[in-house]
Amino acid sequence: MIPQPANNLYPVFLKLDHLRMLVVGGGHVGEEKLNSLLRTSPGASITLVAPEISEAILQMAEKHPSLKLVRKTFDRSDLIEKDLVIAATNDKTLNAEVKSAATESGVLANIADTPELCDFYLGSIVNKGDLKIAISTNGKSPTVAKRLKEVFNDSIPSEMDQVLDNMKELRLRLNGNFSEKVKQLNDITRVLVEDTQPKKLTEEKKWKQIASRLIWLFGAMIVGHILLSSVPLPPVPELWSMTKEYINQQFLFFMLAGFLAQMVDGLLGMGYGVTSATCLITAGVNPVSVSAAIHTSEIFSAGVSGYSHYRFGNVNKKLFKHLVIPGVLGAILGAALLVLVGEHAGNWLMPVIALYAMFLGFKIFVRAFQQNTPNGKIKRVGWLAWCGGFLDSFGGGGWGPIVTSTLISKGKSPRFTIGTVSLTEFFITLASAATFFFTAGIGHWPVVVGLLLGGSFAAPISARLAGKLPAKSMMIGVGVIVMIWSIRLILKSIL
Ligand SMILES: C[C@@]1(CC(=O)O)c2cc3[nH]c(cc4nc(cc5[nH]c(cc(n2)[C@H]1CCC(=O)O)[C@@](C)(CC(=O)O)[C@@H]5CCC(=O)O)C(CC(=O)O)=C4CCC(=O)O)c(CCC(=O)O)c3CC(=O)O
Ligand SMILES: NC(=O)C1=CN([C@@H]2O[C@H](COP(=O)(O)OP(=O)(O)OC[C@H]3O[C@@H](n4cnc5c(N)ncnc54)[C@H](O)[C@@H]3O)[C@@H](O)[C@H]2O)C=CC1
Repeated sequence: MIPQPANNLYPVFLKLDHLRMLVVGGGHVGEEKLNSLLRTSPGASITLVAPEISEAILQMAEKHPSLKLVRKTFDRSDLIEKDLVIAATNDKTLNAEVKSAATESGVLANIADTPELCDFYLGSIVNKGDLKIAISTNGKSPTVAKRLKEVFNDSIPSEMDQVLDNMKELRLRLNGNFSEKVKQLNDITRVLVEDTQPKKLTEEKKWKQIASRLIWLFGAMIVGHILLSSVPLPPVPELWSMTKEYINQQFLFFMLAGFLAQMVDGLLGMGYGVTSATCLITAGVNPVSVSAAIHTSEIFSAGVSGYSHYRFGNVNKKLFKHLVIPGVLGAILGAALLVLVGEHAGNWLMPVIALYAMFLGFKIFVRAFQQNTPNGKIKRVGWLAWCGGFLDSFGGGGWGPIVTSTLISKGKSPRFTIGTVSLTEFFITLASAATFFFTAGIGHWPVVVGLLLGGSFAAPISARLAGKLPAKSMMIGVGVIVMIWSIRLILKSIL
């Protein structure tokens, strides 16, 4: 014996504009069914017969020319040239007659008051762009079907439509035979079904490892550049004494700053800039070098993390386009202004930057308690990106705490927001570093090397610890420390 499933209904998706439909009964239920049909398939060709037709249905017919209303009682001839019928009258016997007439004419029937007589049920419909999900409870509780629809509507991100568009493009572009295509499509979409937390961590670990290797490589490149640019090569002992000059207490402090910043960023997903900026300013580095060094040292890690988010489909292209141009413009302007102001630096620049660091510390602190309140669209994303980019360049950090936090707190899906903001951060960092390079040169290279070295020691450690420490208490801790530290800096520089 073949075991019977609890629910043996078989769902299909009908193209109603290819079919001819009859609705018998023009009261409340007739109206509900018409509503569902026409909302989903506005062009469906439907004939309704009933002696009394409600006002709402009359209005519907004005908007939908494909809906034909006939004021009369039902008879069998109404089924001629029909494919589907819904009986929704308040007369149970008549509804049963509609069913037997339909069966004789080979027309599929839905009898609203008698589920046992139905050839098909209508379902509750979830719709996000091209995505459609139909829900049935096997007739047990249409109300639960309706509630589940609301749950799905809330939990499916609106970016899903973008994902479908991207997949359609990709599907058309893939080469190879059918099974190869299927394999590639399955690989690309694996991220949608993966139990995100644990697997993402291992992926992240892998990318952190690559990131730290690239950071080493970049450090080596800078050292190489400095060595080569002092051609003819100085003899080795001289070179050593020159290098030794830099490996002093201050250099060790730069490394410590890089180490701490990378630990914070690896564990919280933000805060590299503000942590290293606070440390470096404490060490007496001037604000221009602080921001220039932070952005130069960040290029590679930002690139790797942005690319990995892109690869895993965490990027919302539309949001990316809205963020990147204003963000880059803001970053260039912020960097240029800092260099300009820095040259004529009054003593006031330091407390201003420290005040800004305090604000960022506060943002991280608040983030620990923030509930995400989904409230739909966010306007002025461009301005947010511009301010984020500007402040990030001017103050040494803040893109993550400002842009990611704002978008997520306004109810954007965390996965797509973090992915998209990460990818944009690479372009912001690059724009900022390039502006510093062309305006202020690379006099700050010892700071860059220190940060990179310190950061590369921290990267594997923070990757191992990520997810194991309580994120909330860490955000509170980092926020409070940054705030106390900045207040100390402000007091020190004005007293
Ligand atoms: C078998 C089925 C046949 C069919 O109609 O296709 C059927 C049958 C019956 N419905 C009844 C009552 C209600 N139906 C709704 C709502 C919906 N009913 C829908 C489908 C179905 N209803 C099919 C099974 C679907 C499944 O498998 O789950 C939905 C999903 C689709 C749609 O109709 O478009 C739509 C939700 C759309 C949405 O909003 O998403 C509400 C709630 C409300 O309106 O808020 C109530 C009142 C509360 C309650 O009773 O639960 C009664 C009792 C009448 C009486 O007591 O007199 C019967 C007859 C019986 O069960 O005997
Ligand atoms: N499946 C579902 O989702 C639901 C089904 N129901 C069932 O649906 C039935 C109808 O309920 P309502 O629409 O609220 O009733 P209603 O009284 O609002 O409307 C009845 C309609 O049937 C028409 N009618 C009566 N005799 C007719 C005939 N011989 N030929 C053509 N049309 C005729 C009337 O003119 C009227 O337009 C109820 O019996 C109820 O049990 C109720 C709620 C939900």
